[in-house]
Amino acid sequence: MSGEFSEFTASNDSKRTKIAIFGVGLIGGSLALCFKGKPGVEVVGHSINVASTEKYVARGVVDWATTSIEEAAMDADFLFLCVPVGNLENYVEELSKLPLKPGCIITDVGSTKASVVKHADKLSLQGAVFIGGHPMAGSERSGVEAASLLLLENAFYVLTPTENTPADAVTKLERLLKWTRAHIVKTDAVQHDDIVGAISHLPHVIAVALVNQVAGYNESNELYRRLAAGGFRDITRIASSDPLIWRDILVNNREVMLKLIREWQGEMDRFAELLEQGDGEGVAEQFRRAGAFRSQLPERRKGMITSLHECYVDVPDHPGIIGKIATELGQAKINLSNLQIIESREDVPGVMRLSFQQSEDLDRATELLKTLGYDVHM
Ligand SMILES: NC(=O)C1=CN([C@@H]2O[C@H](COP(=O)(O)OP(=O)(O)OC[C@H]3O[C@@H](n4cnc5c(N)ncnc54)[C@H](O)[C@@H]3O)[C@@H](O)[C@H]2O)C=CC1
Ligand SMILES: O=C(O)C(=O)Cc1ccc(O)cc1
Repeated sequence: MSGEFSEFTASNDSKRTKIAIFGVGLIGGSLALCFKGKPGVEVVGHSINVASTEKYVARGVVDWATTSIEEAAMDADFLFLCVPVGNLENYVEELSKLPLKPGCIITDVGSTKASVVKHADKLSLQGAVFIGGHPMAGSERSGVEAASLLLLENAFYVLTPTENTPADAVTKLERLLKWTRAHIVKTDAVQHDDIVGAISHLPHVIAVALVNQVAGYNESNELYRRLAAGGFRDITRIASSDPLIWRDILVNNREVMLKLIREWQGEMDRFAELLEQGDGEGVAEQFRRAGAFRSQLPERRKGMITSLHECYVDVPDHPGIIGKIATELGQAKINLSNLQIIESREDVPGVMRLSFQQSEDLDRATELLKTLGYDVHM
């Protein structure tokens, strides 16, 4: 990691910074990887399940792990709640009953913000400060196995402090989050849920409904599934997201979602009307409007609903590895569009980023490299 963050210490009175991660899955594990091994930092994982705590340590994602919420929380400077949205309020409540380190920061990574922020605001946190958070990057995968050091790099990371949140606590959290290399954006929790409902939650609902619609047709004709490659596969990737994570997100954001789904139905009705009237020009106009807005979107960056075809490979830090991997892919006729070593230090394995134009190439490369014994992650 470059020297720009090396001055970081969370508190002035102690060089040790304890970070507790509750729920070391895709997001919790990715955060843990960003913090682990940084100067003076100790990363502790918490799970309700002993086997999971053993797995976190065995995979090297945390320094140590425990099933005791008290042990994880004790003396922690930062407490990250990385469990499903439906469990967040319970966790804040449990923590509020513990003797936490004065001035510590409790934050979460939930995909919805209004309810947890409101709940935390009502509790007496005994000197701790709650700041809502949402790293706006992820994938359809879940579990610590899918965690990656680079998941949040260049993504937006939303924080939702309220008027009661001490400014120095926000600054402290922002400084810690620099290790993620994400871009911090601050907004109000209710506004967050409206926006993220439209740009992330609604697309997930649409993807699932579309796949289920086609799955229905496929019951009488297998050709639907066989021909559904390319675009269909790309735009419905997020339909493979974790059912329980998404149950919680959608139920939690239900009022926003109901409004958005009704408005979506209106959009569909408009299309149906145009087709009923044989109004080809009206249809073309819909595409023109959509194209004009889409062309104004910010440049493609890692983030929500990303469709970059990239994977990351842990590679031992020795010369020749780039050539070796490029040759393996070339021999298998897999078209690689870019290859980059992200981080390479003597004491950590390097991480290589491989980019592909086609998702099929990414799938084949992932399979090949795994067969060859490489640790590949997305
Ligand atoms: N999946 C994604 O792409 C993103 C998810 N989020 C949010 O991050 C949070 C975690 O999601 P992921 O990391 O994707 O899920 P995950 O399934 O990979 O990890 C969830 C973790 O919580 C633990 N957990 C599950 N149920 C629990 C319970 N009842 N009590 C205690 N621990 C429990 C699991 O063992 C696991 O360690 C969610 O609130 C989600 O909304 C935020 C950004 C992106
Ligand atoms: O996989 C994708 O493209 C996503 O959109 C992942 C995602 C899921 C949930 C979030 O709250 C944020 C990002």
